[in-house]
Amino acid sequence: MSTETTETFEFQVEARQLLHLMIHSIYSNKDVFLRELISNASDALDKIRLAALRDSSLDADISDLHIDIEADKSARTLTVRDNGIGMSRDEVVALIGTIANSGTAQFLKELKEAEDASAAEGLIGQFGVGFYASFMVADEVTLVTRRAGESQGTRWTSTGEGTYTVDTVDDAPQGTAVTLHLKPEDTEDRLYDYAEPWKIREIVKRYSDFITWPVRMAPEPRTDAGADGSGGEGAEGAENTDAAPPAPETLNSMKALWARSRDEVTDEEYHELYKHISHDWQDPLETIRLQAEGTFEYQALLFLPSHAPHDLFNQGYKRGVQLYVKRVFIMEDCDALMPSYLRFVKGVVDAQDLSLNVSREMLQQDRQIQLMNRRLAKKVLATVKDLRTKAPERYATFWREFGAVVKEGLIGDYENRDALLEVSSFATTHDEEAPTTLRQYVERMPEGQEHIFYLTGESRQALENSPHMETFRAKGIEVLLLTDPVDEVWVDSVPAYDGKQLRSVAKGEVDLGTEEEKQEAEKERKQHQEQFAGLLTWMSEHLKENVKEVRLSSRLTVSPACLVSDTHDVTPALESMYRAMGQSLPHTKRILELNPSHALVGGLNQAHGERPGDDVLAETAELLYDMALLAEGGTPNDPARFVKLMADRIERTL
Ligand SMILES: Nc1ncnc2c1ncn2[C@@H]1O[C@H](COP(=O)(O)OP(=O)(O)OP(=O)(O)O)[C@@H](O)[C@H]1O
Repeated sequence: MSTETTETFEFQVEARQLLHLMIHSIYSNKDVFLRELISNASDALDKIRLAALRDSSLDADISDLHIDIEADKSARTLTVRDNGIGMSRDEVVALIGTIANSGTAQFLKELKEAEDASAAEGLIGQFGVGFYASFMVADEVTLVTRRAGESQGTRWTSTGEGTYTVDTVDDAPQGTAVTLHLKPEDTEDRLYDYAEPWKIREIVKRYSDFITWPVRMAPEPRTDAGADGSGGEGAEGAENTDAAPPAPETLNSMKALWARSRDEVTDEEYHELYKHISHDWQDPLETIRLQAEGTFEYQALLFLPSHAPHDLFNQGYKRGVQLYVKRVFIMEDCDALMPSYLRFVKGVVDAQDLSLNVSREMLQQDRQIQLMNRRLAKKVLATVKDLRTKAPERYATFWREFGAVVKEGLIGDYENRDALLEVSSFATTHDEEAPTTLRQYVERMPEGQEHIFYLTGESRQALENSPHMETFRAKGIEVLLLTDPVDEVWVDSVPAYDGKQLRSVAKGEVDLGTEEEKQEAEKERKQHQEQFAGLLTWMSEHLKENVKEVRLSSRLTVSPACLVSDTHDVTPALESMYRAMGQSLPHTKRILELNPSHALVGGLNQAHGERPGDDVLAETAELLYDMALLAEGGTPNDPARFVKLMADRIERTL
């Protein structure tokens, strides 16, 4: 029965590309293949313990969960065996033959574009390649697995080149065994002899010491091979008698890092735990520890990654840290423990007083969990604040990678608003390169400036050239340039910082300068108002489909016209964001502002005084409106008509 069921499959395209990379090994540190296998085995053990706990009818043996490493020097094989959850035949095909991670396709594209080896290595370091890392050190890999509760097992074999075979096996033990047929040693290429016990010990100690399951090494086979190593009872260090087989050696200390005191653990150990739980191949930016004592006791070990994952803004992004209860792994991505705006934080939370049977739904309701969530969020924000003062470069990396997510917190988390504002930074007209904090902005504010000014939009360049900026530029007043989509939203929910209101330069009236200057400007405005009254009334009427008012501007120095919103109105960008999300908002009309010092506006005013009923002037009024739209990156309502009118005007200049 077993052999007829052999099937040959082709690897999915991305999987094939990734394997090709592994075989031609562009990643120089090949030792990590073992970390990946142990990491998968450890996850499989976590899963079976939990499954057995939740379902007492599951036919699974959880009495002696462990990971065994068996090296055979003469056969040049290395086997990593676990007695965990295992995989069904379908799971083997789905999980091992394809790559589910959506970031991987993107990664492969970038990798192709990366010319030199160091750029490629930098990239590959950002992506976990998991099980496939085995092909860096093996020319053939065989995986035998049986899912707990099922009777038949599955064997998967491949050389990593194009295809793999799958067949059914009758006598597989519960769990998974991965056997690598090792490539010849090539130390120059950092390909070591992975059948050497000392090398295995070294790798396990370095990368997998904290794994909470015993990682054991079977004693080296004597001349009479055939030791299978699965019968041990976990009692290690027993004396050997002639009859008893030598006990396996446990290679890792199994100590939960979060339960150990800070000075007992090296940074490297923390980083390896981070890599295990995050599947990231790069070190984290920062490690955060928290021990809560008292009525609700827990320990947390959190990490800020050094780069944002590709899918951070996707709907289905899995957020949250791992939850343990008294050292027992309970769940991955426990979203109840982290606010959504800190969804990139990875780590472990180990609580003493929760039931092992807690469900996600129960956690969402639990008051203690809510308190924990708030405490963890505060701790993360305090850490970022510290980074900003003590390690500005790392803070800059953090903000570049995660700032757009953290700012989401400004929308809903009132309790942490001040802390969030303290850790945020923004692009500014003050400095092309370095972003500013609000504190620094306020410190630079000249006498007489009362507000913090900002402008939202798509890119720095578009904002810098926007007509709304003209008078601010002319007067040398600093403006924050906000280009993340979330900026459109939070600015409306944060009224002020340090007693200074946040004001969009594209909204409301602008009144800048000292008292004297303001009085002067007011005088001038009154004069202009009289001069232009007829034009403004007429244009307001003529353009009433499009704008709610036409008025004179105090923010323009160069452009003839611009569009502004009322202080509390929804901006066009926000309006289109809501539309994209399927919410219909009534269209908010804006205000057309004219620059009374511009020749075009002056000319139109004069012409209107002389020939009020002239259709050509009506067209010019429309053109002014369309130009204001174009200047802020918008599109005229009727582009063809706009071009026709423009062409007509240009023609007359020839
Ligand atoms: N020893 C194992 N026992 C049970 N399932 C396993 C085992 N090894 C791998 N798997 C399954 O195969 C999947 C793919 O493993 P692989 O190592 O390629 O990726 P991963 O661990 O999910 O992520 P990463 O690529 O970031 O390491 C795992 O998610 C798991 O479901």
